[in-house]
Amino acid sequence: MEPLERLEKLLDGEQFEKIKSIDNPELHAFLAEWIEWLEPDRVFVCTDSPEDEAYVKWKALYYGEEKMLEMPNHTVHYDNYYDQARDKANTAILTPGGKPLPYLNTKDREEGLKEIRELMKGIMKGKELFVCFFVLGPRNSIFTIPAVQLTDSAYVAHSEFILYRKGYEEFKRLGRSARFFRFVHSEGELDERKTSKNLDKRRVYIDLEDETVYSVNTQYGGNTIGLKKPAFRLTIARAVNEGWLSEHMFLMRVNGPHGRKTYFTGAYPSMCGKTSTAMISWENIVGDDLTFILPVNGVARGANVEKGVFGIIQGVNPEDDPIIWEILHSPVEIIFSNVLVKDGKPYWNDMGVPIPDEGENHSGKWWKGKKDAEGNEIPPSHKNARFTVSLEHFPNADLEALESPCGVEVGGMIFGGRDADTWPPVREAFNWRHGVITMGAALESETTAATLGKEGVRAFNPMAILDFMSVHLGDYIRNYLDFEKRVKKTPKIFAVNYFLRENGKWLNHKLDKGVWLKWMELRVHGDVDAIETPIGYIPKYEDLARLFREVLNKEYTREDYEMQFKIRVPELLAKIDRIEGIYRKLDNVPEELFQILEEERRRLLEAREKYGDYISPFALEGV
Ligand SMILES: Nc1nc2c(ncn2[C@@H]2O[C@H](COP(=O)(O)OP(=O)(O)OP(=O)(O)O)[C@@H](O)[C@H]2O)c(=O)[nH]1
Ligand SMILES: O=C([O-])CC(=O)C(=O)O
Ligand SMILES: [Mn+2]
Repeated sequence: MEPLERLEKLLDGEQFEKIKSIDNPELHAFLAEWIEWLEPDRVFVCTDSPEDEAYVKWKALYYGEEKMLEMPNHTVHYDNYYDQARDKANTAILTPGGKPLPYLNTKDREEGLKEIRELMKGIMKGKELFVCFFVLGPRNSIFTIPAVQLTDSAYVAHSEFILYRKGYEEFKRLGRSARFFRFVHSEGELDERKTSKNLDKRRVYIDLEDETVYSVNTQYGGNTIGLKKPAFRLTIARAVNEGWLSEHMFLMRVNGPHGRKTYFTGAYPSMCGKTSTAMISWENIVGDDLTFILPVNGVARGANVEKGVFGIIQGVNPEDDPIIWEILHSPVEIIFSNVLVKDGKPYWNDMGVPIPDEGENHSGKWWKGKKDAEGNEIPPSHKNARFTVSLEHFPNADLEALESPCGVEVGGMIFGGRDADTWPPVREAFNWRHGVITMGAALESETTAATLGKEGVRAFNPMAILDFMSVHLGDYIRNYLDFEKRVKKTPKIFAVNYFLRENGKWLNHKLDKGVWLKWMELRVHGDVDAIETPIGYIPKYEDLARLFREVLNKEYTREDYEMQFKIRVPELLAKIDRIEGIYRKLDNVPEELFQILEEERRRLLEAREKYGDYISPFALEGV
């Protein structure tokens, strides 16, 4: 039987008409196959109409996956206590014969597809399946990638309506020419709290060949929201094949002197400051997690893949995050996940105001001092508790840049991570290749609660992207280096480190990043001088002192500067050894990477000869 005929049998009249209006046999075949396989009781097809979106939101409440809070348009969703972060161990890239790729979990494609199909057979019996259409990137633009999501979680579909642009009309417009992504998700059986129960059968499998991601027995957004991290694996592979960049980066506007607008992207691993940076209240946010960068007429142009924020709520407080705080306390549409709720109000860790010592949270009924099965005390909210909200509600969003079909020119690209003792707070690369290798490819960061597993362990995390990598790391880096040939002028590359510690104390305040951004903006336009060091250019004290006064109204002492910006030669050399060791073990790494690391090592050794292990920036000034 033809797919459309099969669909006519599976769907009721109104839903069938919605599908029929899209002239795409490949889509029809995919839908027929999976709806037959998943065996839902009902299927709802979402068009771009406000009624269909409202239907999904209503169903999230009706099925109990979300609960209403006191404030209008606010809801709360809980994930299972053991389903609070991305599950790296059970996420795999399907490759022919299970061909290994460095640092990635791979699995034989045939075997993986068989396993996931078995896990999903009839899994939606008694449930409603939502078929949703969205696009990655702005609609009808050079960035647009259409995607279809199948899910039995109204919470997942609801999150996607907040986070992505609607795509039903785009599917209709593109018809047979749509090169679309597919996502098949089932939360599986739920417990009485409406959280996924069969976590031992949790799987996220990525099939690059069919550009399809399967996700089962989990609800946590990072595993389930198809267009977010599942899609990211697919876009990385496309980008490397096609010669552009798909990155784990925020996109923001930094406002320079005389109304100058300069756009920056920034790649930091999960929970390492992308949202906090893009949300600096005097600058403008375009995106906080995923950016596409395309060479367009010789210019690197960036666009946010999303249109909303799935942000970390822990630590959001009125002082450091005034705008997010304001938004979270206004009646715009927000899903809170895994927070503490008491009398219809949400609370979270370190929110800077007193919070109740009992209520409901990600562990169920909660009281202060409650312990989990492992004997760990349960905090009020999970460290990876999040909020989901559309960027249109942000007074500081640059909505023009967000919707620009050609994106915005990228002036600077920043890399950073949780690094207690090696990198200075900010520095600029000598050139593209120096930045790509010593800042991007050499990135290391301490692990966080954004993934299941131990926290605080220093881990190799090139371009902050390792969790999402889907191709050979060598090919990915080669594509990055080659990007230089595709543009007339490359963005400047910078590295930041917000997490320097000395004797257990942070060396910087959370808002200091606002100063580093202003300095980088000036550097993009050649407006300030800098000090040349073995590892790149660093700011001069005078410039920072002035910017600290202007931006934060703070005195910045010479002592603070010297402590923060000293060149830590032993740590830097040890890092080069580690990074070189890692890449030496891999095949297919561009030879250039080793040359660039070697040049950096040589500069550090020479500097050590002259100045010793720890070099004051003042010693290098004017040299
Ligand atoms: N010490 C310190 N902590 C910071 C700083 N900036 C951000 N943080 C903390 O880092 C954590 C996460 O930051 P986010 O900006 O939400 O992380 P993200 O990079 O957007 O992460 P994902 O959404 O997981 O990709 C929060 O707990 C912040 O409090 C900083 O400058 N200093
Ligand atoms: O994908 C998620 O779970 C949230 C996120 O941004 C990350 O972990 O990088
Ligand atoms: Mn992220």
